[in-house]
Amino acid sequence: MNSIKGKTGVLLINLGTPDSPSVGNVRSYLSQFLNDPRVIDIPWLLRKMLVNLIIVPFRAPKSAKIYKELWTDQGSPLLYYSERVQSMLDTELGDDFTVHLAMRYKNPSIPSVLEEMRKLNYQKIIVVTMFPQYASASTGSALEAVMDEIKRWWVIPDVKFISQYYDHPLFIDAILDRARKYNLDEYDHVLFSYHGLPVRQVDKVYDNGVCEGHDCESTITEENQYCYKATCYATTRLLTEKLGLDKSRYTVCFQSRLDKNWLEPFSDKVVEQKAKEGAKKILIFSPAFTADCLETIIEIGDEYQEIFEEHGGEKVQLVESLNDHPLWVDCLKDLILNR
Ligand SMILES: C=CC1=C(C)c2cc3[nH]c(cc4nc(cc5[nH]c(cc1n2)c(C)c5CCC(=O)O)C(CCC(=O)O)=C4C)c(C)c3C=C
Ligand SMILES: [Fe+2]
Ligand SMILES: [Fe+2]
Repeated sequence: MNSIKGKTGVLLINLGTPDSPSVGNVRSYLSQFLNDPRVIDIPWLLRKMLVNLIIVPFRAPKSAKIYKELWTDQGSPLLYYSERVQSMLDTELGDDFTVHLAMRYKNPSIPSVLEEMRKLNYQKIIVVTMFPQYASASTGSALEAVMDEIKRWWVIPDVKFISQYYDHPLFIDAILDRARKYNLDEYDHVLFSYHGLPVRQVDKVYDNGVCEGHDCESTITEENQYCYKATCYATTRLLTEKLGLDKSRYTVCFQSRLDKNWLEPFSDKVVEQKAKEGAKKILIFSPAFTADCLETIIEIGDEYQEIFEEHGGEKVQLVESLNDHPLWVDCLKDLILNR
C-alpha cells in the first residue's frame, strides 16, 4: 500500500476542458460532454444522432477557433486555475488531508483520479465540485460519475458529497472582494450572468416537473432549494444586498444557450437592450463560474463587448472569476472541515 499524507482524501471536481485547442481534441471533449444524458436529457438514440451527427461535427471547428484564442502559455485557464486551487487548498488543509483534482470531462479524469485515491486507502473521502449552484448537468453529473466508480470498490470508505454552497459567506465575500476594484457608480447597469440551462432540466427538480407555486426569483425554501434558477437569484440577492445595489440597477440573466427553451432573460439580449436604452458602461458578474474559462473570457469579454458596441454601448467590464482568490480557497476549506 502507498503511504498517505492523511486519513482524508478530498476530491475537487471541475467541468473540464479540451486537452488542446486542436479540432480533434475539441471534438473529443464536446463529444464526451454532450453525450452525457444529464447534459442533453433526451432519449438515447435521439441524443446520439443529434450530438454525433449534427452538433459536434458543426460545432467542433468553430469552438476550436475560439479555444485557440482562449489558450495561454499555461494552457486552458479553467484547468490552470483549478490546479492552483487544488495546491493552495492542499497546503491550507494541512497534514490530515490530501487534495486531488479531477475533471468531469477529459483530463485528469474522474476514473483515473479515483483509482489513485482507492490505492491510497483513505478512511474518508470528501467530494466537492467547483459549482456553487446545484444543476443536474454539472454537480449531478460529476457526483454520479464518482458514485459509478466507488460503487465497484471492494472497500467503500466513508464518502461525503457537498452538493451546493451558493450561500456560503466566504464564497459571497470572495466575489465581493473581486469586485472591489470597480466603482459601481461608474456603470450604467450591472448584470449577473449565470450559465444557462434548458428550463425543462431546471424544473425536473420538482416532482411534477413544473416550477409552479414557487417564487424562485424572490424566495428560496426547502422546496426549491435545488432549483438552479432559485439559487442563481438567491446568490444575486446575497451579493446585491452587500453591494447596496438597488433592483433597478441590475439584471439577472443566463448565457451560453443552445436553443430558445433555455432560462430567460438571455444575457446577450440584455446586453443589446441595455445598449439600445443608452447604457455606455456595464459591469458583468458571472457567479456560476469559479474559474475563468471560455464562457467568461470569450463569451462575455469579447462577444458581449462586440454586441454592446454594435448597439451604441462602449465598455463591457467582466468581474474576474474567483480563480485562485484566497477567500475562495478558505470557502472550500470551511466546507471540508465544517459541513
Ligand atoms: C446542453 C448543453 C450544455 C449544458 C446543459 C451546460 C451546462 C453547464 N455548463 C457549465 C459550465 C461550463 N460550460 C462550459 C462550456 C460549454 N458548455 C456547453 C454546453 C452546455 N453546458 C458547451 C457546448 C461548452 C463548450 C464550449 C462551446 O463549444 O461553446 C464551460 C467552459 C469550459 C472551458 O473549457 O473553458 C464551463 C465552465 C455549467 C456550470 C453548467 C450547468 C449549470
Ligand atoms: Fe456549459
Ligand atoms: Fe424553481
